[in-house]
Amino acid sequence: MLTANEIKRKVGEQAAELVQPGMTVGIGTGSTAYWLVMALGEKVRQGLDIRCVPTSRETAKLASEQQIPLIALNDAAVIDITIDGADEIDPQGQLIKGGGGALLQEKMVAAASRQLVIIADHTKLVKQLGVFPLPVEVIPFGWKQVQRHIEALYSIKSILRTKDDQPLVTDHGHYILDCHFNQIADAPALNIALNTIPGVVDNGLFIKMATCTIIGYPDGSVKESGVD
Ligand SMILES: O=C[C@H](O)[C@H](O)[C@H](O)COP(=O)(O)O
Repeated sequence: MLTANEIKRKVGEQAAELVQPGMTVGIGTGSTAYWLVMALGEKVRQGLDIRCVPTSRETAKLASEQQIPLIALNDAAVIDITIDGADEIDPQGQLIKGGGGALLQEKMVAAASRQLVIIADHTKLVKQLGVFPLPVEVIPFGWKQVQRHIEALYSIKSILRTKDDQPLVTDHGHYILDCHFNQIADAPALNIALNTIPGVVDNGLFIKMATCTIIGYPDGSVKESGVD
């Protein structure tokens, strides 16, 4: 039986095989995407000609250490493929992302990509989204007002994400409210509704964005599926 980390490594390495010479590649954030970056680094050092758009400062640092050429999203006319992890994946390929706080940049990079390949271990598969607290990125000004608004609208609790007893500040200077929906019946509607609340920058729902999932299992098997 493979450990969780071995499964992540396996799917990361399998996804790296999708990357062809000349491609512009969006590279995800998190413990699964870590293995993708390591595998791409190995290929680059062996001569693979690609350029990558990182989805966070953390990934930019890791990729630079691996000598992977990076470009800014502004300088990428089109991104051929983005490969990223997820916190929850439902049967329609809808996602919750942002457990690592990178949702905004990840969503922007994904939106600019021809394909979004999601790599994950089987524990991320769910029947319905919502047990994983949905990250909602908000501007720091008046964040408590936004929190009250969301909590009243949906009768839920949310928690300001912290680090070292201080509000966690994202790469783009925002805060994150982790919203405990438990069950999200209509993810597309919630995605739109949350983003219309003044002060909300974006949320971790990725709707109709994933084009393929690569899921690893403890027995070493990997299932690659297209998303309709
Ligand atoms: O903000 C972080 C990202 O959305 C990650 O891709 C997500 O949290 C999954 O991370 P991991 O592969 O570490 O479970």
